[in-house]
Amino acid sequence: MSNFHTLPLSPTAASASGTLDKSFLNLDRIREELVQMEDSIVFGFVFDFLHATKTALIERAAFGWFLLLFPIHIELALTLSHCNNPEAQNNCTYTPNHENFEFYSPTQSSFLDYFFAEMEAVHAKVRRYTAPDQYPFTTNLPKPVLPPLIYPQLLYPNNINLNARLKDIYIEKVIPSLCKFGDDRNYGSSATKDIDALQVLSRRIHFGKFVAEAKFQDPKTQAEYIRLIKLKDRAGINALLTNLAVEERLLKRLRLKALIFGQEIGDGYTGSDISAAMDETTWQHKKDDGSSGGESDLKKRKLGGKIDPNLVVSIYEQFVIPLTKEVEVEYLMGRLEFPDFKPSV
Ligand SMILES: C=C(O[C@@H]1C=C(C(=O)O)C=C[C@H]1O)C(=O)O
Repeated sequence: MSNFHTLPLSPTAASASGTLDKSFLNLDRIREELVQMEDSIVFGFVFDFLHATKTALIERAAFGWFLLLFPIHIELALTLSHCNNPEAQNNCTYTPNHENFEFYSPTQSSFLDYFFAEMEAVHAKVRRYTAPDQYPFTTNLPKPVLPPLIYPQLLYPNNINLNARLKDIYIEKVIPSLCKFGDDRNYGSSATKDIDALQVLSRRIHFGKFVAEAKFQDPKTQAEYIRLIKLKDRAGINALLTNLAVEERLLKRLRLKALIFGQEIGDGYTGSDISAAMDETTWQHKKDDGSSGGESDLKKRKLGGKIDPNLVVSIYEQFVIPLTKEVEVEYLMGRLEFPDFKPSV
């Protein structure tokens, strides 16, 4: 099971490691954190296709030795593999009041919601959701039993939480693109992986609040943000905060990561297999004439990749980046309700 990974925002942690200062709202610093999260997410998707059959939790635990080969933040990624059996979406776990799960209170809509409610209730008691980078999927959670940590106030007080949207997109779009229709009855395992995947994706999209505050603090653009906020011009705000160069670099990097993370590193493998088959400026497959943009059929190129890099890129392009920007826009739309707010550490 993954531990919840939060930023070193508590003063104790920060002062001990000296990591937190005003520069935390520096855009480059925040982008570094976003890159770490993309490793977790990409690696997780790849592992959806590694196992021939769904692994029970105990087998997944045995799989832990593999983590020694990867940085600790990849550990989160391993838990991202939802349906390790590509033949099994286990859709009944998302279906409200499905007959397979009559044992629990009928007030919970689906097995996944039930699992979320049970787990997030305990996490709320240990004050997980007082951290400014952690957002629950369940409402009406219990109060913490631990005394509050005094976090630095980097964001104005807000209740922006897009997890309901994220969950719907994950169920309706992401899972069908990773797993075929089917049921292998490993409901607890697949729901566990869904929850870990959704939590990492949730942290990623809600990081948009830190990005938005950092952009708002930029003296070069603050007046324009204020003008657009007063006009309630969401499209104008979205256009101003959009950085296509960053997005393009990110998507190209993701494609390369999906290529590399998905490789069978067998005997005699040479990294040059990838550069031989790929256009290194776009990481798209070379066509037979050597030009870029060939279909991403890793198997045909004998690279043995476990996932189509285009699939990973499209999940980010269609869902992760737009939801992050939506969080940024909503955060900025409420920013002038706290005109005197200044981020403090
Ligand atoms: C996160 C940022 O804001 C926007 C969203 C991005 C994303 O979700 O990856 C990347 C660039 C921007 O269009 C940023 O500027 O880094």
